[in-house]
Amino acid sequence: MSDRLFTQPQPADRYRHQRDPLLQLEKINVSFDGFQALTDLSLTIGVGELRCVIGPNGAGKTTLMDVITGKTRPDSGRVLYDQDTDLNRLTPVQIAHAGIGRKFQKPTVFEALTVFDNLEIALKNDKSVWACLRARLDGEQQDRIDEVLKLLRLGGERGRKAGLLSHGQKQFLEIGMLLVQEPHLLLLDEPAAGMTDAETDYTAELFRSLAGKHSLMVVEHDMGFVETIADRVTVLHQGQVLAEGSLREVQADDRVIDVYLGR
Ligand SMILES: Nc1ncnc2c1ncn2[C@@H]1O[C@H](COP(=O)(O)OP(=O)(O)OP(=O)(O)O)[C@@H](O)[C@H]1O
Repeated sequence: MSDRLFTQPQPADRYRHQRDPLLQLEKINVSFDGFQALTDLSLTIGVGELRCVIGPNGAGKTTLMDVITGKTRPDSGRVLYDQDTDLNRLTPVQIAHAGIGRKFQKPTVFEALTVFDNLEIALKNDKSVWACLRARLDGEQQDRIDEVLKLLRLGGERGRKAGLLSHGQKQFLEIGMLLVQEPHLLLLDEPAAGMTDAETDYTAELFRSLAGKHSLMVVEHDMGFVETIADRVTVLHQGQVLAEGSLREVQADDRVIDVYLGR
């Protein structure tokens, strides 16, 4: 196993198996006023892996992301990042600075600012909005924003107010706001929700190209989308891992069929 994984991103390989872990959740328990939302949940995401997490409503998918980002503290269990960083000891801001970026289902961009300004603020995320806009970008930062604009097909929209973008373009912009920060792990909650078919196809292509360079955890209900992107799928049910494997494997699992068909 390598010492520090971040210096050794693995090449994209659609059929790779999980190798070195980037994120390890060990026996996580979370309860809300006596209601057990996660129970002994263990999950490992490998470096460069693209993992999809599926499960019926209330299965614990959002709570899982909340635990990883420090929004919710588990009652017990460990969350290890890059093998030796205990995320339970870090604040949400420290976790973000450690390279974990999260995109919520609903796009949250600064609507009154331009696409470029949104990316600029995200890139200098440790200052206030106005301090960010006053501080000058260096050449490297400028290049990074240009690269992300191109990748997300927003080059023609750079000077446009973000509020005037389509829903799908806002989703892309928010993904861009994560990418300019060069995260190691991206947590994406239903990224294709509300997108057109063409935008969904491009999102799938984009995620495939990001895997390998970044690790991705994608929570998604759209099975067609999951089928296009996933290496491995984790099925959550009632706060526990019900099954894990390729989409084909988990779809053939009787326990998964029971949960989805409500038998
Ligand atoms: N702050 C909270 N207080 C009380 N119960 C909560 C809280 N957050 C989540 N829960 C409960 O924990 C369970 C898991 O919720 P969670 O939102 O993680 O599920 P989910 O898989 O993301 O569902 P969905 O697909 O509907 O978004 C649900 O039964 C939910 O009602």
